[in-house]
Amino acid sequence: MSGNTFGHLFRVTTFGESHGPGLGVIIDGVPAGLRLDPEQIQHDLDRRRPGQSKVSTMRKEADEVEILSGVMDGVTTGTALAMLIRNTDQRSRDYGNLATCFRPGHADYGYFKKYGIRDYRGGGRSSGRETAMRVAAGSVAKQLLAHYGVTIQAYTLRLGGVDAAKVDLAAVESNIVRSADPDAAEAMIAAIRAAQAEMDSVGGIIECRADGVPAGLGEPVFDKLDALIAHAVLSIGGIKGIEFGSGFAAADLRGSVNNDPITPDGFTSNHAGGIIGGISNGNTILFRAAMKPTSSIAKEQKTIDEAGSAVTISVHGRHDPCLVPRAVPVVEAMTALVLIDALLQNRCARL
Ligand SMILES: Cc1cc2nc3c(=O)[nH]c(=O)nc-3n(C[C@H](O)[C@H](O)[C@H](O)COP(=O)(O)O)c2cc1C
Ligand SMILES: C=C(O[C@@H]1CC(C(=O)O)=C[C@@H](OP(=O)(O)O)[C@H]1O)C(=O)O
Repeated sequence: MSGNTFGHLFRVTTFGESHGPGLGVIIDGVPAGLRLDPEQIQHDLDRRRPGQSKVSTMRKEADEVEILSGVMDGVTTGTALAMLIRNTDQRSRDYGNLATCFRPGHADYGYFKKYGIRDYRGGGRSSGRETAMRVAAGSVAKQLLAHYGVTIQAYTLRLGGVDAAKVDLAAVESNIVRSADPDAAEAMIAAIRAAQAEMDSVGGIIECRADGVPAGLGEPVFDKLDALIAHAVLSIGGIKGIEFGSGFAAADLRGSVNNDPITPDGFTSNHAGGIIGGISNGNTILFRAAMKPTSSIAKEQKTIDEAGSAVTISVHGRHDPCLVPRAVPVVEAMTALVLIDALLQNRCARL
């Protein structure tokens, strides 16, 4: 299997399966001299970990991070930074009835066709658990970005058909669905409960903003900044779409409306979402990502087994009835990985 590495100068390689002994990450390219706060890494992992609320999977993992290398006396040394989390609450018996048939909507069928073998216990590497080490690496990236004045925050904009009517950044972490609008949180939770009662699941939309990003990040041809963010965010299991600034709505706007006027005091609007021509323009980078409803549902579904025979399955076990709240820190992490890589690359863009 290839594709376990992401980034160029800030290069992240992850490994590990959901029901194996643990998960790890090695980051190449962390500049020496950063005072790294391990509590910040743990805080981000806690925001993503399973079992964190009454609307998340009931699997209980502490996701305690061990930093194995790359740090001395709390400061990065410039050597490979390695981190590890051990799995403690695998329950592989949940997957006994799925060993030879494919869960609709999950990665089983594609894995089997590609490799001829698959880790049916929790989906192995296709599990959402794989995203834990992205968050650990993203947290290191965020600490570096803070050094350059860049901050990133994601939040739930829509869940189960319920919209956040406002964006209150300070309130996001105070409600369990990470709604940008705390007043909409109860209706979102009710939408999750209603789907669960019917052995079903719901999806939603995550919005992410990066503030303080200097103008000039991103390469103008294949490595456009928006293309790299799209790559990063679409690589998160369950994310199905992404749009920047006015996004798909731009298709119905006139140029005179969609263009962001430039004045001596800066841009007067942000339809571009902070990126034009693949290069950041100094405006807030703003994008939205669509998350599908969780594929693992107890409702009966039609599928086939490895021999090709028709089977009806019901997926039991401990699943998130909605992936959105726990994916919020993952979206932040993937955005941080792209921005720090672009920022480091930009330091050699001209004399
Ligand atoms: C944080 C997180 C948790 C997830 N938890 C589950 C889960 O409990 N059950 C499930 O079926 N999929 C879960 N997923 C989604 C699967 O990883 C994803 O559906 C699978 O890879 C196939 O979807 P894809 O085609 O979008 O990659 C989770 C994803 C994330 C990011
Ligand atoms: C464990 C995590 O999420 C898991 C993602 C997942 C899936 O099918 O993607 C299935 C469930 O795990 P399992 O059934 O293997 O116990 C989730 O709990 C995690 O995010 O840390």
